[in-house]
Amino acid sequence: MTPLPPGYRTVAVPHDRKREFVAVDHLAFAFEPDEKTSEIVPDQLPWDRTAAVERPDGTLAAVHASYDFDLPVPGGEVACSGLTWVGVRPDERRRGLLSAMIDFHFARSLERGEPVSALFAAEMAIYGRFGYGAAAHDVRVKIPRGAKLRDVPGSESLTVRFDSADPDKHTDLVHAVHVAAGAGRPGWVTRPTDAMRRGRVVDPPAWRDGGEPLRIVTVHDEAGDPRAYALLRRKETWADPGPRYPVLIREAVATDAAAAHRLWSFVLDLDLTAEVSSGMLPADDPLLGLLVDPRGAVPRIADNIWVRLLDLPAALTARRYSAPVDLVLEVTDARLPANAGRWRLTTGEAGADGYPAEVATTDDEPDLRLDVRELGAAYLGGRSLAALASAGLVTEVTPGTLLPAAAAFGWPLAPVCSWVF
Ligand SMILES: CC(=O)SCCNC(=O)CCNC(=O)[C@H](O)C(C)(C)COP(=O)(O)OP(=O)(O)OC[C@H]1O[C@@H](n2cnc3c(N)ncnc32)[C@H](O)[C@@H]1OP(=O)(O)O
Repeated sequence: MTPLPPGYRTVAVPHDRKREFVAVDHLAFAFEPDEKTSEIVPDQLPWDRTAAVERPDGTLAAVHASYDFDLPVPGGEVACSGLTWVGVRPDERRRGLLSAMIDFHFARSLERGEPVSALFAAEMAIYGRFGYGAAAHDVRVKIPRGAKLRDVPGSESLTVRFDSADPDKHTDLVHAVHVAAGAGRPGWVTRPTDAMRRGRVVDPPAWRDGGEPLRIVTVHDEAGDPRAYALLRRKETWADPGPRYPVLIREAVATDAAAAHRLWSFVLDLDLTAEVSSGMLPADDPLLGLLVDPRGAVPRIADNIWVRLLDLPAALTARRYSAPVDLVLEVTDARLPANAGRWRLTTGEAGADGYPAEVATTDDEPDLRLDVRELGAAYLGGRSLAALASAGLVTEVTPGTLLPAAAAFGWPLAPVCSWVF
């Protein structure tokens, strides 16, 4: 456990200390929402899961919170503590406050029966040391207006509506399509509370950055049911050759190929625009398969959700595997020693959702040696153990065991979380 400076202590933060709590994050993240923004954006913090480090004088030096998520994993889901709002006052940095909060967060998550924690990292260098592994990538593409798409049968019969985004009207639609579109995709955390669902659709003027108010494109089938949406804004931009508006997408999802085709055909052909920025997409998003000229789309690939296994056997048995495997993993875990040691992972008979596994401690010789951070990276099936081994991050002790292990841990759908929490 990381000791706090003398006189400092970790405390739970109830709702009536909200002002103090958010003030620390305003100092840490260098922002201050105006009154109107605070009115419009719902309070999404889970006040039974907020905590802080208090100074001897009772003021707060550092804060964090966690969401209660069901994290989709290959073939199932697992209870997950979604770490968020981590902030340390600039004048309290590098004194071990985050390290102490992480110990507290791990202990509380384990007490609540959450075998896994996940987060989005503000900076790449922060969380690896605590055993989090970057478990997914997202792709953001910039696509020129008018980019052609391959045909998809049924797309033509779908209808498109274009409206100003209205939280009262669109929150439920967005949530329903989001849930349906991500079914079966590891990492696809859906927004568990009304406040979080509404928070995805709200549009305080301060967020517009010179663009229009948030709009929503929805795609409907013949019965009128929604099958896709894009939350987006255009930004009025005139140049010598004429209008060059960018289209900036907050989130675009579709439940099926025809709906994806209809959605993107519409978004890629808006008048006055020159380029569409896609927002975060999974690496295997249908858009990337639909583009006739993917070379014309400029991609940016970045780390997406990070995963930390807190209770190794519970986490590894919560997911399914793509192939049968019988494997001894030798795991190091400096922060949670209960995870360290040798674990035999043995798959059973395959079901429709993949191979289930049993995990037990063993004294047998290891096949693979790795840190819990790499196990977190491979956990959602999107980062190959073989690729991690090629970078020297996983060691194959028993020759011939790496590729079967990598095949078993891999998953056909690329993991991603479509929003930052
Ligand atoms: C899930 C989320 O909420 S992500 C948001 C994280 N928050 C932010 O980025 C806001 C701005 N930054 C901060 O509030 C703080 O600087 C934090 C939270 C990043 C770090 O808090 P600190 O209390 O300074 O961390 P702490 O002192 O425990 O540092 C532990 C180790 O991590 C290292 N470290 C901490 N932050 C960083 C960083 N941003 N980059 C590189 N190394 C870092 C420290 O140097 C230290 O290393 P050492 O053990 O080798 O000495």
